[in-house]
Amino acid sequence: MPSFSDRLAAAVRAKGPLCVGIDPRWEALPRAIRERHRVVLGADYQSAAWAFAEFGQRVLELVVPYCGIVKPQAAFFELFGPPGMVALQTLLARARRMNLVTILDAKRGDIASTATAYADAAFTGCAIDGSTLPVWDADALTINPYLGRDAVEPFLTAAKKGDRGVFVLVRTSNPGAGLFQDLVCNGKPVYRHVAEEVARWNAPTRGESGLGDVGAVVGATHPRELVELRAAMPDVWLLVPGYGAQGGTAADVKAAYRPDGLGAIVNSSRGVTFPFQPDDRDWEAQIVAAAQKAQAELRA
Ligand SMILES: O=C(O)c1cc(=O)[nH]c(=O)n1[C@@H]1O[C@H](COP(=O)(O)O)[C@@H](O)[C@H]1O
Repeated sequence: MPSFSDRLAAAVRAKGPLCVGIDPRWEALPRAIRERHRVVLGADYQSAAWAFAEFGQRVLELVVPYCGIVKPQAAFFELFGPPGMVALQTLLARARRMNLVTILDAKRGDIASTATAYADAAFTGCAIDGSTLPVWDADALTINPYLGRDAVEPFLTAAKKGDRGVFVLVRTSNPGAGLFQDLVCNGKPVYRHVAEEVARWNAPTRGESGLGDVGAVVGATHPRELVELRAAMPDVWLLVPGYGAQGGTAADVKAAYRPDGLGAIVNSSRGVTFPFQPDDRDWEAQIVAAAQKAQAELRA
């Protein structure tokens, strides 16, 4: 199997840098789907989770001509407990069968011994008597580096073993990102220290495209830092969220690409998957139009 970074490069070459985030919200679902899966609370969230699975799979079918990468956000599925996790697993499996590169957005991070379990869950599954049964089987996972190098290493090891990738939070898209990330120590902001560490972790993993399997998350909402971080991590894939619903524009993310057009994938979740009102009968056409527009804008 080609390395994660080479699979990502192939996806971007084929369909451009758009990554569609799957972040389903019950109240925002098309009314027809909500009614098909009427929720009778008191037992569990089974029917609500089916609604997420149906919506998510339909979104995959609608956006696949326009993007080669999808990023389900685990939180929205966890909200429905075990049935929600089954819906997430179903969606990831479906995306894989459609040859989409999958990024599980769960922002994991813990002491090394626990991080190993998170990493195995994300990628290859638990080894029992020499064999493994994959759980999420994602191509990549988002991780939080706050606990330090030893806590990140299990993710790097597991990714290497399974030809997978990680995206490390470097400069996040939220308005309060600077509270810790901009603190200056040893002459530079914390996010620059993280970026330099990411570049080091990434260097030995570089594939044919020259890019590696250890990526960085850098928000579209901070264009100045995006320019700075592209230069600081020339061989690192950037996952750029914040385009669309959070206000980032195609012009803001331009600096994230390398001259060869690779090096960045740009996520849009609500902007592509919820451009409609729940009562709109043409919700599918609206998703197609939003995906088409995002692909064209980002490719241009
Ligand atoms: O790691 C992420 O994907 C992420 C990092 C970040 O800095 N900001 C950010 O918005 N995200 C995720 O990207 C998605 C953005 O969703 P929209 O704002 O709806 O496009 C959500 O799933 C967030 O959890």
